[in-house]
Amino acid sequence: MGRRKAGFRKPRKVVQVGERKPYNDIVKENEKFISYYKTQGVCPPGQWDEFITTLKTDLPATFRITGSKCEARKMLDLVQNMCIKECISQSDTMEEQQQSNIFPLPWYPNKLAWQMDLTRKDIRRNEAYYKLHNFLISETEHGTISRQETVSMIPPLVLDIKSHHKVLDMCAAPGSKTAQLLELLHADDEAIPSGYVIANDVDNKRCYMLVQFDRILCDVPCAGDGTLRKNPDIWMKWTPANGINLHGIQSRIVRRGAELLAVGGRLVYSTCSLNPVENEAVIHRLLSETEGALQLVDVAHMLPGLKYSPGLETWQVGSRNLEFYKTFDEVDEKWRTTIRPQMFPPNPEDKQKYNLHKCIRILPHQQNTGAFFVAVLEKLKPLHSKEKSFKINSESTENDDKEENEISEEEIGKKRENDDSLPQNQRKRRRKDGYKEDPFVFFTDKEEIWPSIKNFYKISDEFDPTCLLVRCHTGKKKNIYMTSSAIRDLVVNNQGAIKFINTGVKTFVRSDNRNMKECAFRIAHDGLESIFNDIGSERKVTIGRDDLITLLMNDKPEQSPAITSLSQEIQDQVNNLAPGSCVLIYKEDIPNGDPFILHISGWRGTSSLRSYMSQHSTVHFLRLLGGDVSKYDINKFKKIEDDQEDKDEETIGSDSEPTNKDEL
Ligand SMILES: C[S@@+](CC[C@H](N)C(=O)[O-])C[C@H]1O[C@@H](n2cnc3c(N)ncnc32)[C@H](O)[C@@H]1O
Repeated sequence: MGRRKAGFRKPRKVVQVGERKPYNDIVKENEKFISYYKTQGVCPPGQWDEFITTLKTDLPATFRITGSKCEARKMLDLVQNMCIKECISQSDTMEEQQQSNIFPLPWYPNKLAWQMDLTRKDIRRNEAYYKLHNFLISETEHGTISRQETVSMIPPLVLDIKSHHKVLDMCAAPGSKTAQLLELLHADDEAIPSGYVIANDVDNKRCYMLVQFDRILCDVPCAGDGTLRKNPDIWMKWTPANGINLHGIQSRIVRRGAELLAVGGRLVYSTCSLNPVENEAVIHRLLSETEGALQLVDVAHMLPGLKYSPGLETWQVGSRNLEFYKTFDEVDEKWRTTIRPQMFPPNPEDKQKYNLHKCIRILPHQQNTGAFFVAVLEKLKPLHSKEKSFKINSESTENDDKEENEISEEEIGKKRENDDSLPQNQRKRRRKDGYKEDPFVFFTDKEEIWPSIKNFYKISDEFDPTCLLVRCHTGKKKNIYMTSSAIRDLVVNNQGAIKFINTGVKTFVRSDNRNMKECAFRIAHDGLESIFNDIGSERKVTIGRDDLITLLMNDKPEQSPAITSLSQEIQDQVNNLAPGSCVLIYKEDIPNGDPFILHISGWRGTSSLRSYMSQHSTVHFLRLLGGDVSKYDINKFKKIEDDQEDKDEETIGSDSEPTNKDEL
């Protein structure tokens, strides 16, 4: 529910050991990388030069239009008209014009994903594209576009999500795919879907689940050499040991996912790594250890026009010194704690059993993207006969009702110590307690502030206030969030055992305005869509295009247009409306299509009317309505020049003595 915020804290800062080189100084060479991947045959020999040349170039900019509702369709028109024009017409030379192409990705439904033949740096640093840059920034802030990388859009798409699915994102932070999963769950235009997305990450340890998920995404931690175009410093750090060190954790995460998956459910495993040890080897190990409970699925029909290579069916495992082994028996004794038997490919006679060619390998030169690996699996039967309920990261609090397959953290620790698939140095427990989160306090039937809200907004009797929550037990309630009843039950029943960080969409915000005497809460724009149908017509105002543009152009409280300056139609509706928070409804008929409808949070003052949103949202709606956004379209290059001129004038015009600072 809601936009953009997938509910994560900022990832913890990674402490860099040693100095980070400026990107321009990075030498994009690594002999081990070249030798390793030539040996693995990840790219047909005839395409090798193109593959390496592409890897050394910067990644093109891409974005996805979020959602699928009428607003997304209108955004699409805007992208087609505005971005294409800005990209192409701002380029002076024919050569630039040819370069600055922008096109929808053929395999993404409804033209909602776009790629440009411009890098982010081109857009950021080139004055010709300042409008495009402003557009991308403000629409990202509003949440109508997500600047997600092309290949990263694939895993959520091939999960084939329906609105009733219970979806688990196992390695979710920072959350770009989680946001996409949420959108796919909302794709059916239902205000509140019956399914949900749980976004888990290593920092949310202690997850104890009593549900089996219909869809699971395992976008696991990986060596990330598929992101070389975005992270060129990997050129200097890459070694074959990275993949070997990650195989164990990747296998355990996907295995856990497979256990948590309902029979008939779908799991997608993905990495941004080229290494078969992190990719096909993990899938091969999972398939062989689960003995026919899972199978790889061919999803080519879901990705029409996507160019990719089939999964590898044979590979070698390379030591950190680049000694290559075809089977574990050949492995030198000194590597046997790091190179494990499970990392090797199937025997030639077993190839057909695993169908590893159904995995998807995307190479950078195939369509000018990053490299990526995706495997789609379906669960045919329980992994073992006792499969009932599982913990995501396995910690038991109640020993008494322990299932046989539920193991305590202590046992997990022991298991890790004895897990011979793990290198010796990884066979120990990890503990991350993380942050203390505010509680999730759901309203009860007797919530004291609810009657005033219900009465002010004439909320329907059908609405269940126990789906509303605040994040404190005592003190002034500030923000009220809303969840679906399924999420409420999940949180209430598991709060002692799972560490929840965020849930729900902000729907009401305290507003101690003197005009809000009857009710101390205004509607938050974020949650408006979720509660819209339950708000009574008394607090809704239908508004035409000209009036709405006037409101959006004058959205600061001190500029709020007088009600008398608006159309008679608005005056007739607003004259009888008590001051305070309200909903503005805009409707535009579209020939041969569904009408374009906007719901906007508004405020009726004593004698004025205004829209009540962030500036980015205001600019977004102005753009959608074809209003004038020039006052927001700041040319930062021009601004720097103007600022400099102002400074120069000040210096020239100043007859004062130079300060110490000037002298310095
Ligand atoms: C490739 S990133 C995920 C990117 C994310 N899916 C997205 O699209 O924004 C891998 C994530 O795995 C997390 N991780 C590492 N070990 C984990 C574990 N044992 N369980 C869950 N998550 C883990 C890391 O914290 C990291 O956020």
